[in-house]
Amino acid sequence: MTANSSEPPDAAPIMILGRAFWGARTLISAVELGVFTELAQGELTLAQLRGRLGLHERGARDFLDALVALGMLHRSGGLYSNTPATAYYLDRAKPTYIGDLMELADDRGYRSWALLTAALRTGRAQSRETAGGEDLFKSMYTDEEAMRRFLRGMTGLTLPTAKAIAAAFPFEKYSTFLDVGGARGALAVQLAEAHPHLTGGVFDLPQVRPLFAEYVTEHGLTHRLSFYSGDFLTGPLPQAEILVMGHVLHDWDLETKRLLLRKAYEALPERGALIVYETLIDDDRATSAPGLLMSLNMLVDTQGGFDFTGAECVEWMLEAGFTSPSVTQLPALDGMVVGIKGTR
Ligand SMILES: C[S@@+](CC[C@H](N)C(=O)[O-])C[C@H]1O[C@@H](n2cnc3c(N)ncnc32)[C@H](O)[C@@H]1O
Repeated sequence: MTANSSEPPDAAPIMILGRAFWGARTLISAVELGVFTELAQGELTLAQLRGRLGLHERGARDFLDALVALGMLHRSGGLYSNTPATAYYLDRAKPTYIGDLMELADDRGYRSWALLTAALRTGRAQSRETAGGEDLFKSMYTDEEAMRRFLRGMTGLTLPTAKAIAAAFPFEKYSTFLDVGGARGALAVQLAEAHPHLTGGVFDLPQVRPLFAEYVTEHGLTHRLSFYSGDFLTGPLPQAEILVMGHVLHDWDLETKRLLLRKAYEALPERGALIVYETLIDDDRATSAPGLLMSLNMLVDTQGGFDFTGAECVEWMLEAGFTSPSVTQLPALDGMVVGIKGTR
């Protein structure tokens, strides 16, 4: 065919996206098998890696070279090694490990997303915990192992953002914070480590307390971080100069989002700050695939949850009484919206 207007459009983007789960599954298997953790000890040949990971000869070379082509490994002179990012985030031995997020995608995501079409037709959640109309968290937390896997995954989801928030917000102006729906304490630990003058903690459902205690003890921060149990749907929020809500508002319908923002406003002292962080959708709703797909994830997983733009969050915060909320895109996938009570 000649190069003119009758030339068919490129099919490659469609063909690649339509089977993008191949790449996702390759990465998840690499995490599961410990590829990156093995390579954190040093570069290895194909035969050495095969031996250490217990891989059959047939798929091993394609698997490892696919990881090279996908940008997850380097190969030079027949030796495989981690990239700087996989060495930092996917070595299980490092405190910066986020592989639990990939394992959560495997455990819960694949199954629920297989039912996306049904969710789109019915508007109803499809995950095993929520398909009958249950609250995701209360339903999932009846199974201790499922709860652990989920909360470990949340640490993976939040760690890069937590480091970015610790650097981006003027914490020196405040002395106390509380992470509402703060799970095991991934953000709380990062804030406490980066800002030794801060004390704070996590407010979450009572079932989360032992996992928070384990995580905070591992980081040697029990003297500065506390756990407050409660249900933010039914009770007030504890007080602190800074309240944080990360990946919390997106779990709920608009009415509950507004309720949580009002509760945050009520709990803050004058000049207190609310930090909301989420995988924000761009205001034009046209370019932020991670934010829009996160919103579809809320469709398949929760009863009324959806993600939103920075401008929408600003509008809801203004309604709740906050002063001139501001939106900041952070280096990882999330953005943060900060509102102040009164003027500062
Ligand atoms: C999607 S996770 C986000 C966790 C964490 N903020 C992060 O960004 O990784 C939502 C959190 O809200 C908590 N949560 C859900 N329902 C709650 C409720 N009714 N009261 C208090 N916390 C709740 C969950 O236990 C979970 O830790």
